[in-house]
Amino acid sequence: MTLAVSGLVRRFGDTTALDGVSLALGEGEFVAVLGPSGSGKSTLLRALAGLEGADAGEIRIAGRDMAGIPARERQIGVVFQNYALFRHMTVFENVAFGLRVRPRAARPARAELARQVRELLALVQIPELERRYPDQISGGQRQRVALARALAISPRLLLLDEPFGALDALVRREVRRWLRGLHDRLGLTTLLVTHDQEEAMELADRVAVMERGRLVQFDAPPALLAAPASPFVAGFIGHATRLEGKVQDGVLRFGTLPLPALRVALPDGRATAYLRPREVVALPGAGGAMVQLVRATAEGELRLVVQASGLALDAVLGEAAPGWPARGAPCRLHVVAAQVFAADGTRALGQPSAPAPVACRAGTEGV
Ligand SMILES: Nc1ncnc2c1ncn2[C@@H]1O[C@H](COP(=O)(O)OP(=O)(O)OP(=O)(O)O)[C@@H](O)[C@H]1O
Repeated sequence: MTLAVSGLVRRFGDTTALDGVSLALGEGEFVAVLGPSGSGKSTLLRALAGLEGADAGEIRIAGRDMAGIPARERQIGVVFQNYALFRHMTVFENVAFGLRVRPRAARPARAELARQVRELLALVQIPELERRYPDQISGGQRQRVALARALAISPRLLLLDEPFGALDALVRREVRRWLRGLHDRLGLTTLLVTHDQEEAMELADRVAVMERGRLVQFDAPPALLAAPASPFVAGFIGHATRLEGKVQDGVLRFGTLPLPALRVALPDGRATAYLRPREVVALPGAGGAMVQLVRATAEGELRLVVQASGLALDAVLGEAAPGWPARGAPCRLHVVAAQVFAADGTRALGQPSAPAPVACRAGTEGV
């Protein structure tokens, strides 16, 4: 089922929650809407679901204009962060509710309803839980019940608003991979609202980045990283550090910061560079910087925070050496690449003049 939104505007008093949002989803696509708090993600999803009106713009689902079509007639499955399961109803009854709210003509008779509920519970892999109440099952299982209930109306379009918010990191990862598989298997079109970059980048075919009510970039994850459309996207995606510099004769320098100059195809003048943690490599030895913190990531890699001219920079380890890295140890920095924006917003890739040392992928053993 295709979804096409054009020029959607939603105001709340002085706040413009949606400021002319246009986007189109193809059949079977999985799209994540990513943005900071208050950027309009939930408002967009609620408008699509028919739970929120719009001041201007158009929403088309499978080519049909949704103006004036109430939520229950849109054939959209919706799952919110808090799942909103009915606590006094069993898992079976919660899912059956999804079938009972269907328009009268599509409502199944009793025996058929029970069959369909069991089929849905099997689909979300919790057939054994039908007699339990929501507070007798885990968060991940509640999430599956909410999804089964949303799928009960046989939606072709699924809208998910921070559906993994209440789950711990491990369960969250497992449930989201499973959800992506389900999306593919059922041939759904899915729009997922999240503020979790990792989630968006891992799950989605394309990511819609929102900033203050506007859709600022809509691209596949690799394109967002390789060609951010604006300084905001460059800073937001990949937790980049923002540094001011000056370009002269195609060379970007960072003033007193102990960072090597970068070659960049931009005109002379001020420029802003965005450096992701993986793009700054720390090597042992005097070089104007110092290791402030050594930490291990959940994936078992080491990450550093280095101090350079009063600035704290995220970096990766460039070399494994005895006693290195240690807190307080001197180090020198190498930059692998950086997204650089001129004052007029033109973007170019900053690259080192000397070849980059390969970032050491040493694990945490032996530290
Ligand atoms: N019912 C409402 N009344 C007034 N203002 C609202 C209402 N709903 C949303 N807003 C405002 O609209 C803006 C966008 O809100 P929205 O909930 O869509 O953001 P969001 O990106 O989903 O944020 P979060 O990640 O924090 O959930 C915010 O400034 C918010 O305060």
